[in-house]
Amino acid sequence: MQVIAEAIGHDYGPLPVLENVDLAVREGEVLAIIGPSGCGKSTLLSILGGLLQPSRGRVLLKGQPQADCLNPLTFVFQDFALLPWRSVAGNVELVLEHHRLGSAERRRRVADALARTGLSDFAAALPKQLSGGMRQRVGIARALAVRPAVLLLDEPLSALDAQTRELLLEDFESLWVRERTTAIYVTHNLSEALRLADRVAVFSRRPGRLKELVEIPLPRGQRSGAQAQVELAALHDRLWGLIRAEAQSAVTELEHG
Ligand SMILES: Nc1ncnc2c1ncn2[C@@H]1O[C@H](COP(=O)(O)OP(=O)(O)OP(=O)(O)O)[C@@H](O)[C@H]1O
Repeated sequence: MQVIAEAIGHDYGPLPVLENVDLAVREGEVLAIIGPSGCGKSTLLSILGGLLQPSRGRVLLKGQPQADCLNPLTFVFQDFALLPWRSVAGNVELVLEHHRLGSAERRRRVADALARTGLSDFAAALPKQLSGGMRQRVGIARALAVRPAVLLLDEPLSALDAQTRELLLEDFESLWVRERTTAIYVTHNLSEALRLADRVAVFSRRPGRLKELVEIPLPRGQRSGAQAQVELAALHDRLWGLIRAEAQSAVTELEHG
């Protein structure tokens, strides 16, 4: 399924947050959204995912989700949002409970989502028995259980320490090498974007405008060799060049209220 933003603008009361955003997320791609703090990335994600009505413009969905999809646009949040009294499997099952599924189909989906996120051995564990990284994996398993057409991720790794973040980055990478799930991935982190995305949408500071869409021409999963690293370093410099001035102005603005 394609998600197409047409001339999106948004204000929170008197505060203009997004201006004239045209963006088409292609079927099967991972699109990263980066930009300075407060430029409206999360707001845009909420609009694309249908949680928030934009002040201006519209979002079009093109194409049909696959037949087994229960929730076409599915969010993964950074704070995991797990129920502490439910097991890992119970937390994944939660999102299936209000759908009309037979119990065998429900169990099959839970088992499949746990297998896809490497959690099969932890099905009976409670969230408090898991590390932060494992908890976030449960959040991802829960999103996958509904077989979404588009995954929307808002800084999914930002609450994690550096090593856990690296492990989960590997998880995302291998998931998206195996499966062509369309995903929109908001991040502050250029390296995450360069590792995971097919394209990177760079936003200006608030009110956020789409400044540039940068293709990453290297296949995911083949970005660690020496030659790839050289290309990625050049792309990193280019992206950083695009957001540096914006980030600096945003910080100055914050410092001076
Ligand atoms: N519900 C709201 N009501 C009023 N203002 C809001 C609301 N949500 C966000 N804002 C403001 O809108 C601006 C954009 O917020 P948003 O969270 O979309 O930006 P962001 O780019 O995701 O920020 P960050 O990178 O810091 O997470 C910010 O100035 C924020 O304070």
